[in-house]
Amino acid sequence: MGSAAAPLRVLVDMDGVLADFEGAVLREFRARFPAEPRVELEERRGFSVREQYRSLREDLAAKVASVYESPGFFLDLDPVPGALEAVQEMLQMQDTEVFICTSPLRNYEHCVVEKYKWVEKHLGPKFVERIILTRDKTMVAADLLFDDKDTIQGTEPNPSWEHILFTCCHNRHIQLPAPRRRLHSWADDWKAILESKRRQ
Ligand SMILES: Cc1cn([C@H]2C[C@H](OP(=O)(O)O)[C@@H](CO)O2)c(=O)[nH]c1=O
Ligand SMILES: [Mg+2]
Repeated sequence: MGSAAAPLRVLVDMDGVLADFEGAVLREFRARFPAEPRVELEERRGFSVREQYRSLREDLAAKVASVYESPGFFLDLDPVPGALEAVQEMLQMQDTEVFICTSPLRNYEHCVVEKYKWVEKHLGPKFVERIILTRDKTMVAADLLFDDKDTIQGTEPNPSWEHILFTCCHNRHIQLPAPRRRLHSWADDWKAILESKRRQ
C-alpha cells in the first residue's frame, strides 16, 4: 500500500453495531413492564422496535419508547462483542480513517449527550472527536458504512459509501439483493471488506 493512495474512509454506526440497543430494550422493558407481552430477540423483525411492539398492542408502542427515551438508557448500553477491539484496531491501521456515524433519536434529550459519554467511556476521548452525529447519513462522504439499518436513505440519492449491513436480531432474516454485503459480527472478516474496497 503506497502512501500516495487516498486513505480509506470508514463509517461505523453506533446502535446495533458498537452498542447493544436491542438487548437493552428487551431487558429494560421486561424489568419495567413484567406483566406485558414483549418481543424476544429471536422474534424481532424490522428496524423499528416501536412498530413491532405497536403490532403486538397499540399502547405498547409508547411503553417501549419510554424505555429507550429514559435517562441513562444510551449511556448504559453494553458494547457489542468484539466491537471496541475492532474499531481500536481500525484506528491504528495505515491509510485508514474511521469515524462513528450515528443518528440521535427525534426525542434527543438524553440520547445525544449520552452517546458522546458512551464513546468517551468505552473508546476514550480521541474517539469523541470522531463522532459524526446526523439524521442523514447519505450526506456524509466515505468509502464504507457499517450499519444495522437495512435501508438507509436521505437527501443524497447516490451516497459515496457502500453500505455493509451489520447483522442484528432485526435484520438477520432479510435476503440482501446482489451485490449488497453483510458483516455477520465483529468476529467476521471486516478486514477483508476494507481491503476489497482499497483495491477498487
Ligand atoms: C427508535 C430506534 C432507534 N434505534 C437507534 C438507531 C439510531 O442510532 P444509530 O444511528 O447509532 O444506529 C438511534 C436513533 O434512531 O437509535 C434503533 O436501533 N431502533 C429503534 O427502533
Ligand atoms: Mg444502528
